[in-house]
Amino acid sequence: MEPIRIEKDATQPWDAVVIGSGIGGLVTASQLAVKGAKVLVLESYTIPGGSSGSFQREGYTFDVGASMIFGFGEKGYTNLLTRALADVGEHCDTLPDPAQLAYHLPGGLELAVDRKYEQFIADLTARFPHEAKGIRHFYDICWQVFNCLDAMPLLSIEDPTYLAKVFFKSPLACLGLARWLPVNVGDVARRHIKDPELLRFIDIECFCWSVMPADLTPMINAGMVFSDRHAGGINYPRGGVGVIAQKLVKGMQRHGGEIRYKARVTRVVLKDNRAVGVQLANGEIIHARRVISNATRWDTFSGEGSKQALVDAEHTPAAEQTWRRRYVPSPSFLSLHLGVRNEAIPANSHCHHLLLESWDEMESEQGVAFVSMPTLLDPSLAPEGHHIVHAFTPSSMQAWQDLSPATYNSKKQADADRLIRKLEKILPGLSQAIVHREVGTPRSHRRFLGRFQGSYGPIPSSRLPGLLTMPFNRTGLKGLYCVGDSCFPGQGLNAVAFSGFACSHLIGADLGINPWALPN
Ligand SMILES: NC(=O)c1ccc[n+]([C@@H]2O[C@H](COP(=O)([O-])OP(=O)(O)OC[C@H]3O[C@@H](n4cnc5c(N)ncnc54)[C@H](O)[C@@H]3O)[C@@H](O)[C@H]2O)c1
Ligand SMILES: CC(C)=CCC/C(C)=C/C=C/C(C)=C/C=C/C(C)=C/C=C/C=C(C)/C=C/C=C(C)/C=C/C=C(\C)CCC=C(C)C
Repeated sequence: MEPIRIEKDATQPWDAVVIGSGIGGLVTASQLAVKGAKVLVLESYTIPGGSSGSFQREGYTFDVGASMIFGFGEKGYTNLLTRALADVGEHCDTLPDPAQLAYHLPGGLELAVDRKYEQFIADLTARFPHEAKGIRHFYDICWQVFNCLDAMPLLSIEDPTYLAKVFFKSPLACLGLARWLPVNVGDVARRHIKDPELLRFIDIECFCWSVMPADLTPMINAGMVFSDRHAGGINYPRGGVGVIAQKLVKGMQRHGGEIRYKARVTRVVLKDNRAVGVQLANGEIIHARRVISNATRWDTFSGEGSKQALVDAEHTPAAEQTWRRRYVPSPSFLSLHLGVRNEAIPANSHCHHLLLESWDEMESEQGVAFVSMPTLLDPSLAPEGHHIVHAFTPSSMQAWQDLSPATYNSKKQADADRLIRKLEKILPGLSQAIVHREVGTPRSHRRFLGRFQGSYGPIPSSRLPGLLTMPFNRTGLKGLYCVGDSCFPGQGLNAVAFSGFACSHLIGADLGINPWALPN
């Protein structure tokens, strides 16, 4: 894409300032830079990527959070990470994961989701032969949704010009998506599947990425996840997940964009009810024509529980209170970053595992345990003879608040020990093989990621119509946009990458710098 240069106003040197360098913020910034906008990213931490960053310790490269990566395919339009990198002249070398995830579920339900769709269907059908038709119907419907998404350039559906063009280009795909927008997975699953255990399996299939059961999980997102794992597949970036953010930063800088670390924004500067810049913790004021917040909506706007929001209560749009009634923060995580001797990892292990001991514990505090061992794909992430075990389990801020330092520390170690004992079900001898151990709590996630209550992301407070009520990027304040997982379509790297494409397209339309033609 040829950059289109915009005229600069000397009093407003930046066309856009982006608060936060999560994948949502970086995709917005890099896409705007490619369009020719002068962009500045302000990141409060010392590295880019937010929950998709990586950090180094004693020869290990640990992923902060994200570990199972969608959107790295080579074909179609849903490979948004591949596309975001390519647009700024970058590429991530990726390692294909032969299975998305190995489930270890109650009642001896053991299943690894094979990269090959037909193999996955055969494996699930072998366990539930009486549901052969239902299984096929349900997952085939997910493909229909995915095929609609994959058939058209994914940009901002807030821009009527884009909607008209994309409808003209792919009318059936648009109508297909419009049909699935208000639908949740549970309704579709129950239409085709009757076996209660299989319906619980569909619940955990949703929970492992949406942290919600099927009834509360939007069908569009399920179409994306349940099909992309077989279409583009799950692919791990060589060198760690943080490489994605590092390369987006590099590509953005090559297109004239800039990033500043240790630059915490404390306030969006307003003039006549319009965002005109930001103020940093050191008091510095930076002016920009457009301000984009990659902080969560709870951290961006004032409301109950938001102590230091970027926009004060007086200027917070009423729509944000409606959003807070509809969506609540999901729990945060207790996370373990372990360096272990090789002998603890059985030969031919899968990279990602999920353990659940009782169905009743699916939504409980520290109920589901997730494990990721990226050194099985990329051994260079650990010293020779060692592996990484990155484990996490949902845990809410309430369980960690108001504790004395001593109680907090002993709870942290006791809960970590309990999680390690749970993992020994699939990794016997794990506790004896640990040589490096770091424990993160919801308080650590709040502190290092700047996320409200350390939350993984927003979840519906009640049953909502699919994605219909999820806000887009424009906010009720002129000049201020949101991007990231508290925007349509929600959590997930590929989802926040979409949010970044949409946000940069919308701002591009507002600034008049978008190319006329849709991308190929
Ligand atoms: N695939 C996986 O395994 C997995 C696991 C965990 C998280 N994730 C995904 O990662 C996604 C999060 O992406 P995101 O784009 O929403 O952002 P993010 O929360 O990852 O990053 C936001 C960034 O903004 C910075 N920030 C916040 N407030 C700031 C301020 N006031 N001033 C300066 N900087 C500030 C933070 O330091 C952080 O770097 C989630 O959707 C989640 O699903 C995926
Ligand atoms: C015109 C007319 C008529 C109409 C219109 C309509 C339309 C056009 C519409 C549109 C729509 C759209 C575009 C949409 C989009 C969507 C999307 C992109 C989506 C996406 C999604 C994604 C996702 C959800 C993802 C996710 C993921 C995740 C979250 C992951 C996670 C994971 C984890 C946590 C891991 C764990 C585990 C272990 C380790 C084991």
